[in-house]
Amino acid sequence: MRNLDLSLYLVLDPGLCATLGMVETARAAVAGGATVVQLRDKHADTARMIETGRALKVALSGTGAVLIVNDDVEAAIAIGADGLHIGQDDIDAITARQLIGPDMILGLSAETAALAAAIDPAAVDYAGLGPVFATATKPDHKPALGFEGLSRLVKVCPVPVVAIGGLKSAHVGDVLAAGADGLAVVSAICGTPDPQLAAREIAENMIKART
Ligand SMILES: Cc1ncc(COP(=O)(O)OP(=O)(O)O)c(N)n1
Ligand SMILES: Cc1nc(C(=O)O)sc1CCOP(=O)(O)O
Ligand SMILES: [Mg+2]
Repeated sequence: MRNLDLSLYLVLDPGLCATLGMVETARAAVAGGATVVQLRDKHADTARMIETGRALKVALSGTGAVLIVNDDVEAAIAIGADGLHIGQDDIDAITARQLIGPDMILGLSAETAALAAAIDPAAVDYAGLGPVFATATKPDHKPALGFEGLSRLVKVCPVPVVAIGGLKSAHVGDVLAAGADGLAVVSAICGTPDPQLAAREIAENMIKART
């Protein structure tokens, strides 16, 4: 697996990206400093995921940003995406790893310390831990962890971590202080009039917080 920079992980949402569209939103966010882009469209079938994913792959080509596909293994493989993200209610991590092969990135969500500790680093490359805060973007989210809860999960998690759920630019310092490697956001970028500017503000806060 290539070096994975989880610093600023954009999760796309077709509704929140309606003005620019997912591809242009991703392009702008990467220009502003997003290091990972996840295609997440909970209502798309595999054919639509593949169509959007292929357009995203072209848009991100040469930028250094990594393309991850949420949930849909078949689409991730057909797109030739860099990786797949699954949750606890999706296909299990060992089966996912067998299907995607050794080279694709595999991310797994965990919402409790027990689930974070149980992650198998032989199959999984990074964890999405959350939600840090309640969020309207994922109405079926689990109870919010807060930064203390996030820190507890990070401590037992055997793989690099991206924190998710209700995170904004102002939270970068707290996310890093909790031990996460980066933050994943939807509405903090997709739901703004200028995704490039929104991404740049988060990326600059990340640089400041690390120095
Ligand atoms: C980076 C990241 N972390 C967590 C999730 C949530 O995955 P999951 O629990 O499978 O929920 P859905 O996103 O599929 O609704 C994620 N997508 N990305
Ligand atoms: C996709 C997703 N997964 C979550 C989890 O807790 O696993 S929270 C979430 C949505 C995050 O959206 P926003 O940045 O707009 O709050
Ligand atoms: Mg899922």
